[in-house]
Amino acid sequence: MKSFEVNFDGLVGPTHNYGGLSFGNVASQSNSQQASNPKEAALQGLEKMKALMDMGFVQGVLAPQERPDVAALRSLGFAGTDAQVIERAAKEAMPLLVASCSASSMWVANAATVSPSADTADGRVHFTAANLNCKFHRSIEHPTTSRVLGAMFADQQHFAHHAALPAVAQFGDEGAANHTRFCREYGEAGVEFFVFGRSAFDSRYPAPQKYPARQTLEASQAVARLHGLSEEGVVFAQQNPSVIDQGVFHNDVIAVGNGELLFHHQDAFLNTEQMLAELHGKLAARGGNFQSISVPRDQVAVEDAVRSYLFNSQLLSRADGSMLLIVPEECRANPRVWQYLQGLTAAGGPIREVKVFDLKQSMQNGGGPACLRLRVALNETELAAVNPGVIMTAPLYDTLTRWVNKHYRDALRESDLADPQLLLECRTALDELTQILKLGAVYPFQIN
Ligand SMILES: NCCC[C@H](NC(=O)CCC(=O)O)C(=O)O
Repeated sequence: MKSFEVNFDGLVGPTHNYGGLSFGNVASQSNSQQASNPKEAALQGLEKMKALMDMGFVQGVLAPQERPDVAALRSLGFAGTDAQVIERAAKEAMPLLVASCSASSMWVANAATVSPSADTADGRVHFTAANLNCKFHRSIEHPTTSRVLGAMFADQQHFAHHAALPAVAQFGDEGAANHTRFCREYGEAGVEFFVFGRSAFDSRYPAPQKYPARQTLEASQAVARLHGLSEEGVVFAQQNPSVIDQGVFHNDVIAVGNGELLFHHQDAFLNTEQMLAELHGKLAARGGNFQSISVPRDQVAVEDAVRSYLFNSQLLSRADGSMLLIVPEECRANPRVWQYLQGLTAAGGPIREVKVFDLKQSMQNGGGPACLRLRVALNETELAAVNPGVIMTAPLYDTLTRWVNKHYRDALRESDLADPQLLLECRTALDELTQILKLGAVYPFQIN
């Protein structure tokens, strides 16, 4: 049976803004308070989706969330009508209003961890929504994420959904940004690779000193258990704490994997040799030939990787077996990174081509091509069971482009977030979107 890696990209929501909300994420911190352009952000994302579809990849779309999250503000004690809640939060606690307005659900690599059916004990595709509890503005995503994923992958014969892990730092879980999967073919059993930043219960593991490690070993282990993965099919590895302290807040800022290949920075992990040997051995037992490309620090420094998002790229398998790397424009702007990429594609290795996309609106908040997509490996039967409304087609691209142009603003500053009109605009747009994507009622304003 044929199998595919389907990329579901997060559609940028109407409140996309630069809130400076993510301590440890250099771009988010340094672009704080700049004016954003939500319309441009959404159109940049749609263009990437369309381009991948045009190249022959199966592409999906994941809906944004209702923002401002009035229910979150109510849970913090702001009362009255929706407009009063927003007005009071703006007056008394602006940082909380900003957090409740974040369009951060666009970075769907953090929406969930997904295990394909070939890896799981019950032969279903498993999803665990990420609790994202390191940051308040992201911790409020998972209830709606679960409803949206449920509406996209509704068939219980093929899809199993798990609620987010307990909402405490010890089980901090950031989803697929710290997870990748190696395999020979997408439909065959593979090796799932979980990367954590610290251990919550075992003090023998080192931890970063300056910035938070968002993913714990114990969270990764819990997800592997929930999904029914076998010991032979998983590898756990620790991220190098010193790169977290240099701004690598998720592993997908310093490494990307696909098929049998891991593309990573020399300094990405701890105990790299041992980890690569384990990946090699476990994939060999599944009939695969694990390979890795390590980018040396004397060619690309960690700082260059963080600035350019070289590793926050999409590594895609083409029909002829070669791979394509989708990188953000910032890679071309960095002479060392661009030179490295020229050498990489000329070397005759697995990565043959690099394609560049302008994703500046998202990049300025620390989200590159890889952050914007959730990978779901599916066989033909499972793909047929996905809600067809969320699979990208030329007409859907046109409809979504028109929808963005109709509903989105082209400038948003912090002061605009206090405008109760923004909430109405957002709800009107999302109500229409659930009809376009045939999701049913998934947002709090549609349910309550
Ligand atoms: N995978 C990329 C995630 C980027 C995301 N940025 C943010 O939330 C920044 C939002 C702001 O600062 O407005 C994060 O750090 O989790």
